Amino acid sequence: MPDCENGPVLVQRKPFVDERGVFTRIFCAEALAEIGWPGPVAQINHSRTSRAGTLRGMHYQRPPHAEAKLVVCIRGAVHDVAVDIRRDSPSRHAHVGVELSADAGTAILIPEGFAHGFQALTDDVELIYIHSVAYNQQHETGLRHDDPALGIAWPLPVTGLSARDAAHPVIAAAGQFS
Ligand SMILES: Cc1cn([C@H]2C[C@H](O)[C@@H](COP(=O)(O)OP(=O)(O)O[C@H]3O[C@H](C)C(=O)[C@H](O)[C@H]3O)O2)c(=O)[nH]c1=O
Repeated sequence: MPDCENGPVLVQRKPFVDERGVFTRIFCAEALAEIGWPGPVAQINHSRTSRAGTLRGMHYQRPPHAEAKLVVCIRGAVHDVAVDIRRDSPSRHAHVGVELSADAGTAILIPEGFAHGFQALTDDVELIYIHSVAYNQQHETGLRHDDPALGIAWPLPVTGLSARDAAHPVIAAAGQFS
């Protein structure tokens, strides 16, 4: 996966295991700055998703509240997708999809200019989101997970979706979007 200024970066946690259990670093500003983390942590969120097949996304915040986020899977497994929505990008509307799981210790750094979503591959999924910009409801928007212009192949039938996520516009109808 390319370096952060060009797109999302998969981050591998290194567990320290001993007879007591496991210690894992979740976030290191110095290490992540080397792959494009832009600055101070503005907000940390946590979501729990009960059933496999549930889909959350595709979310992003419009400028000037565009955000980078580190998405960390701490329970279960997800198919995680980031869509390039940068106006000047040669890969605009392209996406990357990766599996994140607690067992594999994987996370993904998603830079500004990308919409984010995931599908739970197991029941009882928990994610931690570390954001470079605080939530701003007026500037938060999204894309349809099933937009033909994006062509995202989700591994499971979508069995759970919020009304808000089901109501995002498709790109053809929405025209240009930031
Ligand atoms: C992020 C956030 C949300 N909210 C409120 C807004 C909604 O009423 C409720 C649930 O938010 P939302 O439906 O956006 O939650 P998800 O659909 O799980 O969105 C999350 O998963 C997708 C994949 C992401 O990429 C988002 O960054 C992340 O927020 O919490 C707040 O009050 N403060 C906050 O900081």
